[in-house]
Amino acid sequence: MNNTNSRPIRLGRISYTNAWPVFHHFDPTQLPFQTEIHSDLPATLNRKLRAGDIDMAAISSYAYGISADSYYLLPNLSVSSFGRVQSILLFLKSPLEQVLHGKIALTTASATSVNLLKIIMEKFYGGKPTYEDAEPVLEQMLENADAALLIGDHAIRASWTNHGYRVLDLGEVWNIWTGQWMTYALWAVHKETAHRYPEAIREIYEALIAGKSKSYDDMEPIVDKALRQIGGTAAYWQGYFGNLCHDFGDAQRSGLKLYFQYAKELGLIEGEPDIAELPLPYLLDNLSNRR
Ligand SMILES: C=C(O[C@@H]1C=C(C(=O)O)C=C[C@H]1O)C(=O)O
Repeated sequence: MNNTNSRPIRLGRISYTNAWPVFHHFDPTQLPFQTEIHSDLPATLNRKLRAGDIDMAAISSYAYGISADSYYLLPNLSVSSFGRVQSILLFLKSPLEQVLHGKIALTTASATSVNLLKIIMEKFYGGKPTYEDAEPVLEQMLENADAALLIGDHAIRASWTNHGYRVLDLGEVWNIWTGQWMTYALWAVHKETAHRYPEAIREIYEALIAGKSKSYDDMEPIVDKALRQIGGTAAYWQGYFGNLCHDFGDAQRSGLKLYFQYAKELGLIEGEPDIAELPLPYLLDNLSNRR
């Protein structure tokens, strides 16, 4: 155990419900060292991790892709779906044919999904829309645009309003065109932090994995919390969490590689990043040192 960290380990948690199955049971006050928790939207966490303002966070998979050299991934953690995701939604005010060459308002909360949308619009549908960043408020976004992209709880709440727009679920469109999983978020740690505080990183990692496992044993407390904090019905949340996957294995990796390949083809990313996990021997070594 490392009680001699010279400063708190700074951790980022995605504030949207999609990450709750990993974070709900994670209690940093139980760790034998100091932590500092940053609960933010994905785009903010992407920025803070990049800037070195935090050490480890759940971030957009796209943000991992553009900085993969500086980070290790925490094994077997992600936010992914095979098909419908229900919280990455394009709301169409105009017919799709018009949207393809029109203007799309993009939520400022996202990185993976805005690039997924570009892949879908340009590579799959052969369009060339213009894009404009916007605060995630549906009616405002659509005042000046043909369509609007929302993610996370903003998308969920908007999908419950009686808006009358046609809605595309980007997880579903990706899956129909590729037959693959889509991974939206990954857990990344700065390589430097991992080398400097291996014990602390291992303990955090174990706590996250244990928390995820507890959630998957019983999703009820998370469904209840979502009902209280966001609204909706228990059936909605059971379906929502049931469609998400928080593992990261060969199937999810293969979908993510394809996403990076397409992003590179469209010039959205420079090279195809290595998907490099925190080496297992690193974890095992530190585990055996402790015993
Ligand atoms: C499933 C979702 O995935 C999120 C989408 C992200 C993005 O588009 O950059 C980042 C983190 C994920 O938590 C969601 O927004 O609902």
